[in-house]
Amino acid sequence: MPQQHVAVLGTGKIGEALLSGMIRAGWAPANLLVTARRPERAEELRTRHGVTPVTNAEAAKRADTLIVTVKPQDMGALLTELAPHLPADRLVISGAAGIPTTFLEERLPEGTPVVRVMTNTPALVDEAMSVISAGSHATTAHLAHAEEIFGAVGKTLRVPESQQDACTALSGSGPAYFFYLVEAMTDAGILLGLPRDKAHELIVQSAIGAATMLRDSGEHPVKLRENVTSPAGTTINAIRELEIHGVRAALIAALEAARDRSRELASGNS
Ligand SMILES: NC(=O)C1=CN([C@@H]2O[C@H](COP(=O)(O)OP(=O)(O)OC[C@H]3O[C@@H](n4cnc5c(N)ncnc54)[C@H](OP(=O)(O)O)[C@@H]3O)[C@@H](O)[C@H]2O)C=CC1
Ligand SMILES: O=C(O)[C@@H]1CCC=N1
Repeated sequence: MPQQHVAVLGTGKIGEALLSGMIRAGWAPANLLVTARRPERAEELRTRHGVTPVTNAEAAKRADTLIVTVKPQDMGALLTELAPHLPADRLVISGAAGIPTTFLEERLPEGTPVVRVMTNTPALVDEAMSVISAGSHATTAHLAHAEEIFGAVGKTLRVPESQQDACTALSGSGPAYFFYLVEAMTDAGILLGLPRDKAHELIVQSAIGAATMLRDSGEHPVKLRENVTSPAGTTINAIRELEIHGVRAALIAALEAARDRSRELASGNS
């Protein structure tokens, strides 16, 4: 296991999910630095994970790799704070939605290698989907290092940076759509007279079963759905309602809106 110093800057939900996954995967907490805006948050991270809280400037000086997980709107201010302290050979990985690698490259020392990653919250259970793109000074070795880090919390995929906003809409935000669906289907269970806890259990196990089949069966989703849909049966009645209510079109429009918002974040719109 590499024993380089890695710093997570702006350790909130995603930063902590990544940090905890790296520790589960064998990274020594002694080699992990974190930064937080609030001192009580920094102490919480030290107590919970045994990592070392430092200032952003210290992280820039001490870490070989810096992973920046602040909100897109906080990125500019953080980079301004980092830049005077950062040696140009340090790898900077951005986990922020919408922010292009050029945004970081323009604000960091000339030649700084930057990698952009869009992960998702299933990092908490080592089932993340992280998509990875190189900035103009990042080499394949830098990409491989980012894959090693994010591989600790799930699957990784290299994509051209031009696809990052679309990936953010699909997998970055993706878990939220499934949670929303489960919430709505549980409400349907209530309408049909089931207790909430039973409805929840039925839907969650069905989701796990369906997700496992999608991943492991090698079958196309259409075939899997057809196998559930008996002639003159129950499922086709539900599918007809989904089509009447435009659920497919709603999903396409929803993901397009998420992609557009990711693009807007690049221009600093709050
Ligand atoms: N949540 C998600 O599902 C996903 C989020 N992302 C991306 O990850 C990033 C973080 O999101 P998320 O974890 O949800 O957000 P959080 O708000 O939970 O985490 C961001 C953290 O950064 C801290 N922070 C802000 N500015 C500074 C600074 N200058 N120095 C040190 N710490 C700072 C914030 O402090 P404070 O607590 O004081 O505000 C906060 O704790 C975003 O860019 C988002 O686009 C990517 C994929 C999925
Ligand atoms: O909603 C957001 O902006 C972040 C990025 C992807 C998931 N959550």
